[in-house]
Amino acid sequence: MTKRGRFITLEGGEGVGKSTNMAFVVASLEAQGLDVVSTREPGGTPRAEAIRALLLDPAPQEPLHADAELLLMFAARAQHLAEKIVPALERGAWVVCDRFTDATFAYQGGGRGMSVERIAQLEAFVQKGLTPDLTLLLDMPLTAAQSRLESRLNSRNEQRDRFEQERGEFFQAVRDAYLARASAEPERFALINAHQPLASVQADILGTLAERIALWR
Ligand SMILES: Nc1ncnc2c1ncn2[C@@H]1O[C@H](COP(=O)(O)OP(=O)(O)O)[C@@H](O)[C@H]1O
Ligand SMILES: Cc1cn([C@H]2C[C@H](O)[C@@H](COP(=O)(O)OP(=O)(O)O)O2)c(=O)[nH]c1=O
Repeated sequence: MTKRGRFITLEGGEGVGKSTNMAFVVASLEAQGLDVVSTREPGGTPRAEAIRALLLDPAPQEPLHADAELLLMFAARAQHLAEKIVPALERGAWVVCDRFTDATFAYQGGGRGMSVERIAQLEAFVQKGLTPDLTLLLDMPLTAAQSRLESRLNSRNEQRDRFEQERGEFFQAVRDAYLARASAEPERFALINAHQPLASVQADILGTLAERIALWR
């Protein structure tokens, strides 16, 4: 592929403010006159969203095998890349994606304890070298993020999905895996302290975007 646009991902555990800040990142790039495609994983196209529904459904009558979970994440990603992300980047659009493969390393690798080598093999097979240009990792302590998540679930009267039903140790492992990836790849990741008032989080995000985009010019 000839990649002409830029690929930005947002990552972080549950309740850190990813959805809130996705909208902010998209709006700030659009305000600079850029053609922006906003999307999410798992999902982003009709077929990939159908796979998302399978992944998030708590369906207690049949557990989802960890291998099936991992393969479904990459199946959704293959579809999303082929139908949406790659065409957008080729046309010169900027793609902003709510979660991508770092989430697989964090949740399936860290949370579920699956082999990181196996995940890396699938990453190479599905992505063929395509990786984000910038990953904003929203990070905050677990207890504070959990209470944000609870207030969101209560205010919208939502049920917990299959991942949101996991225990504290799972989310601690997810957070640790994200932080380890961020320190291993500081040139791609920007670590954002999400445990601040929203205006401060967004000021940090704006500063990071300005800094990184200047390096790409
Ligand atoms: N910096 C912040 N300070 C306080 N509350 C926040 C902040 N960012 C987001 N929230 C609130 O926390 C809840 C979870 O945020 P959300 O963006 O839905 O998180 P996520 O998508 O990461 O689960 C929402 O009710 C949101 O309004
Ligand atoms: C992309 C991706 C998401 N997930 C999980 C994380 C989330 O719990 C869930 C759905 O993502 P998302 O809708 O971003 O969750 P939330 O907004 O509630 O934080 O899928 C993985 O386990 N692996 C992956 O590769």
